[in-house]
Amino acid sequence: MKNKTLFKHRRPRPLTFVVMDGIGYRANPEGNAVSQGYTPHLDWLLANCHYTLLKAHGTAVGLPSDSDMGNSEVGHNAIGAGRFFPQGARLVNEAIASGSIFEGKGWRRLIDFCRKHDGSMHFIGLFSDGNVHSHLDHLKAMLKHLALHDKVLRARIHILLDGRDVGETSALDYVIPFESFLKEINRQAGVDYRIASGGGRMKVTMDRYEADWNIVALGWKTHVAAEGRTFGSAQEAIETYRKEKPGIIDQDLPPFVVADGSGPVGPVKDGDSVVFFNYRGDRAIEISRAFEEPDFDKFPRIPYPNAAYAGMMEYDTEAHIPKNYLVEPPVIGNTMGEFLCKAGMRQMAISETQKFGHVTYFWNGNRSGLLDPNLEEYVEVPSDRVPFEERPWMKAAEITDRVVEAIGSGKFDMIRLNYANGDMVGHTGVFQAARIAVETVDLCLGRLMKATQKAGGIMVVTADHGNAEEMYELDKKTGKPKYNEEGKPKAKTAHTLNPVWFIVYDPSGECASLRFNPEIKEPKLTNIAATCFQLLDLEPPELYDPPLLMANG
Ligand SMILES: O=C(O)[C@@H](CO)OP(=O)(O)O
Ligand SMILES: [Mn+2]
Ligand SMILES: [Mn+2]
Repeated sequence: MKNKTLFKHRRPRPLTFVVMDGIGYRANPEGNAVSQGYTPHLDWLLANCHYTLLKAHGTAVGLPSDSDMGNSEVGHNAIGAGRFFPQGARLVNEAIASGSIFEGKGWRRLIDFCRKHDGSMHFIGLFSDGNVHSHLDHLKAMLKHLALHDKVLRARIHILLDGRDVGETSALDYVIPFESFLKEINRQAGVDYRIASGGGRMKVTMDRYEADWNIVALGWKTHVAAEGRTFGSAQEAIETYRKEKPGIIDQDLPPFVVADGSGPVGPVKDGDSVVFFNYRGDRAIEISRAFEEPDFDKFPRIPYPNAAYAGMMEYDTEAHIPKNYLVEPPVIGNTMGEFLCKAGMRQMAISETQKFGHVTYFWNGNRSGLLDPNLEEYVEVPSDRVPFEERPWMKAAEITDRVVEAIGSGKFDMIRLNYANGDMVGHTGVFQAARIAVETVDLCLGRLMKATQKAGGIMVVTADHGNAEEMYELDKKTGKPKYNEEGKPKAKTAHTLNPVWFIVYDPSGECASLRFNPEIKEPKLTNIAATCFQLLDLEPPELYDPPLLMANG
């Protein structure tokens, strides 16, 4: 495993690997919280170190097309596994196109169960075409099949409003056409399919990494018990909430229950079947556990109907969550973590709750838990439970405290960390807060640089995808911001298509004799893993995409 080409002698450790989540590169300063931030450390790194730009979206990371923005799942999977895998979005598309999803035992079991008990079929999931966690087309394809082929008479849909991967107030752009779609299906197939409940994705059901189980408990109350504020339709709920709280964005809309003259239209009852139609796992695991675990104790499930449940995919391939699912997940093996453990490398992974699973679960190919407890330490700093625009510094300083200590301890060969700020605050759409988020990360980079210098190690600074560098919706033709009715730039809460930096900081100066391999014409996130092996003085695994660096001359 010795890499003879890069360094003349063994480098002091550690390699500190920084993911600035959601901090991409974009030249245009307009609505750019990165270029408009005061970032002396980042500026210094860019002026004095080797760096390149990496592609972090679309087909380069295994998404269906180049119009798909990057996201944390594919980003960390790609970084951690050194090559790309067709991701959930693509695998579900293919399973629907070939029809295999409807022949699989996951789907058949749900149909048989609700048919046998004369129950309804429920669909819960993120209701948009954002293609990060889910896609509306998948839901529609399943409903069509259910009505026309399986001839299940009743379906109830529980919609989690997005506004995070799509326009911040775009919910009705999806709800209104979807109601027409349902009407048409009901007419055509003589079925009774309706929207039954919903709410903003940050308020109900889609919590992750156990940051706040109350969110899932509220989802249970809303979708399963059908308890909460009732409205005649989803549209009425959305319009009412917007009127009551001007400026509210979709991801934060409160829960709602749809009711008619005889009460709520769609509680989950004994004999019903339920699909959670998100394919991405982080925000799907908790609700799956609530449906499936017999001795679940995170909140009281009242009621706990005897329902058949399936997730769109197996979300955790190690813990096997959920037990029943519709589409086989990508099998992401031979990850960097596995190889580094085999090479005896001592590793630390750290982030705050909101991104903890990104540097552990996603990094390790959607497997939770340590790979080797003798070599690894995973540290989670508990996140604040507040709207992040109110505390854009989040837990960056606390993470940095731990990493500075770890760098100086001599206990680790590689330390990987994720700063959540650029992304989590970027998603709020609040420009000023996003700028503070970026400045916070920069301040922390300065501390890591000092610690790295003292230890004689190397630091890599990169990101999984962009977000904070593009905080306004842009007109596709002119590239100028779009404006809302008040004449203010329209906030953009989603990730971006922009590239990310890959910076190598080596205070010893030895890396100055290296250069980026010019033969790699389009460097991307998947080239990172092999490059880390180079920087650790190890031979990169052959199956990985090639490393970025080479010796000069
Ligand atoms: O918050 C999330 O779930 C996604 C956006 O849908 O962001 P990220 O991929 O950065 O985790
Ligand atoms: Mn991310
Ligand atoms: Mn994000």
